Amino acid sequence: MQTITQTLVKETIKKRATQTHKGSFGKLLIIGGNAQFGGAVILGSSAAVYSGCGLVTTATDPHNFTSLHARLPETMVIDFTDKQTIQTILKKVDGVVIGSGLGETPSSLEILQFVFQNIQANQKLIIDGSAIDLIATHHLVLPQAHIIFTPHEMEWQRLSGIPIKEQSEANNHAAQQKLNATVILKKHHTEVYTNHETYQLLIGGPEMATGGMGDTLAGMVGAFVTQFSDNETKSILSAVYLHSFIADQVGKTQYVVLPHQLIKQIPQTMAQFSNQND
Ligand SMILES: NC(=O)C1=CN([C@@H]2O[C@H](COP(=O)(O)OP(=O)(O)OC[C@H]3O[C@@H](n4cnc5c(N)ncnc54)[C@H](O)[C@@H]3O)[C@@H](O)[C@H]2O)[C@@H](O)CC1
Ligand SMILES: Nc1ncnc2c1ncn2[C@@H]1O[C@H](COP(=O)(O)OP(=O)(O)O)[C@@H](O)[C@H]1O
Ligand SMILES: [Mg+2]
Repeated sequence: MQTITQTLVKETIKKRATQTHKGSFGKLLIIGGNAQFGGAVILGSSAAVYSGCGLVTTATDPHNFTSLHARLPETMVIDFTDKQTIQTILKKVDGVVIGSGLGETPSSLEILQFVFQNIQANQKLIIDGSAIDLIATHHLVLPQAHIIFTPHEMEWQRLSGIPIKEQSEANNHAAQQKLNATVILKKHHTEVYTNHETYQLLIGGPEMATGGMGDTLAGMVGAFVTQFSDNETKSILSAVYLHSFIADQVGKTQYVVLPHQLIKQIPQTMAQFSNQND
């Protein structure tokens, strides 16, 4: 198992070229947040915007429109049951994050299946939270796309069938191969399984054990793979590292790190890493 290092992050977060515009830094559609879990999609969308994604559209339950816009005017917002608009936006984006706070109702399932039917093979698809459970429960067939799963250990148990106690590197690797997707297995010392290699994160700690921390990571991963699209694995590993790196920094003086506090630190921490390239 390889360790995820700071060097990877420095290599990924390059100085921005001057002759660029918002279209140069990735377009992302984030789908999630039912009436109960609006916070999840607010955090994921905020994390994506603060990670530098050029254009973020959020598809969510209309209950969340006002709170989302009040906290994050930078995102565009649509009703997650509006299939026609989702289809139009799907044609324009580089990637989709689906599942954070999506819920597991028949309507949630319909949205997920609609995205599976319309996603294109060259697009990134980050599958988090409820979407992972929906796939496990309904035995959904995965579409052709660059798929990245972000399960915690319980979600991985449901998706892979491997009980938490038996989630060894060999067992996880075999399940990842079957899925033919990247798997970010979230836990203390998160592991990342790609088609070629397994990586382990050695930073991060229990100051991160609070609701919304994984929703935040999903948004960061979405922003990184669409913005730094030349090396997908490095982008994924860098987002995973940065997330816990910031938590550890903030956690030096705080007992618990709130996801929205972590998100606020993303732009300046990214600048620190990109300046180290000089
Ligand atoms: N503010 C919000 O709107 C929030 C919405 N959330 C959404 O709520 C939905 C359900 O997700 P949950 O994860 O809460 O529910 P789950 O039922 O999938 O999993 C949570 C339970 O799994 C167990 N578990 C075992 N190992 C674990 C590990 N390594 N990490 C985390 N849990 C582990 C714990 O007992 C934990 O209570 C998702 O769609 C999620 O995105 C959550 O992210 C919480 C915050
Ligand atoms: N004790 C811990 N040590 C290190 N990282 C942790 C710890 N507890 C939680 N985390 C991290 O916090 C995030 C939690 O994700 P998740 O359980 O999906 O949260 P949520 O769904 O509530 O947003 C993961 O990135 C996980 O690795
Ligand atoms: Mg989660």
